[in-house]
Amino acid sequence: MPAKLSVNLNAIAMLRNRRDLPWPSVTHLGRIALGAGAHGLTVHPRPDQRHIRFSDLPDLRALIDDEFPQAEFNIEGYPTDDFLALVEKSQPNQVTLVPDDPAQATSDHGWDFAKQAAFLSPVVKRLKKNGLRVSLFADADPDGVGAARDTGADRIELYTGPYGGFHSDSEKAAKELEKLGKTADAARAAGLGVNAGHDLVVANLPALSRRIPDLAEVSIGHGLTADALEYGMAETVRRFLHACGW
Ligand SMILES: CC(=O)[C@@H](O)[C@H](O)COP(=O)(O)O
Ligand SMILES: NCC(=O)COP(=O)(O)O
Repeated sequence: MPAKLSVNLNAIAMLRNRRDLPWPSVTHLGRIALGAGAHGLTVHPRPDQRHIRFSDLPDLRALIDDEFPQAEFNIEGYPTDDFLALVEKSQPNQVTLVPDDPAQATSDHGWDFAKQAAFLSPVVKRLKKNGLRVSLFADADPDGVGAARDTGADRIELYTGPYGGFHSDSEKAAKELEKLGKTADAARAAGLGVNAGHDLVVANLPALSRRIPDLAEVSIGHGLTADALEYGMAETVRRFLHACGW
């Protein structure tokens, strides 16, 4: 089975937050994504709420419950007490723990599992006790997988930023892909499921899926939102021209 697609709504939220207006609506764009066949929605609420606001979560929860009960809700973030309380209230299907500093512009590395296992293990236990699947953001490093498994997590999410970053250098991208593939091989052998995300786009997904055929889920925001703008621009301009009277 191909990887499930979870649409990350952070970029939509960032655009919405430029104005004190309700558009673009994070919930409605989530509805369009799920209506088009996406398997789930991802949000990454950060402590300063510069993208997703905490108040978006009940609306997204209701969207899934009322209109798309089969869809997967994935919440990503650093496990502060506030984040854990938010997650427990929102009851997503999956929580992806990410080692982000609040000042970070975007996620740019996975956990150091050997060093951070003692911190992660009780958090994973708490979330799993609440019935949530737990995934841990991971660099392309097969040596970290054993310690990731020992935390009790269900999956890792491969950080694909370096792979996506080499979009114009196919040799470097191929090397990154092999590192991701070896990490996925180690995860599979350890009994962990494998997700992937960050800077994935239409052009780099097929090779990733070929190298990791059992990839469970990809979460995609930035590149997917960029394409939505590009492929939606012409129709939108036609609508505005019509509204102008042309
Ligand atoms: C963990 C991860 O790679 C994504 O959640 C990424 O951080 C997207 O978040 P932003 O869109 O807020 O950068
Ligand atoms: N977990 C990765 C994610 O949700 C989206 O990352 P990006 O596509 O916005 O880089």
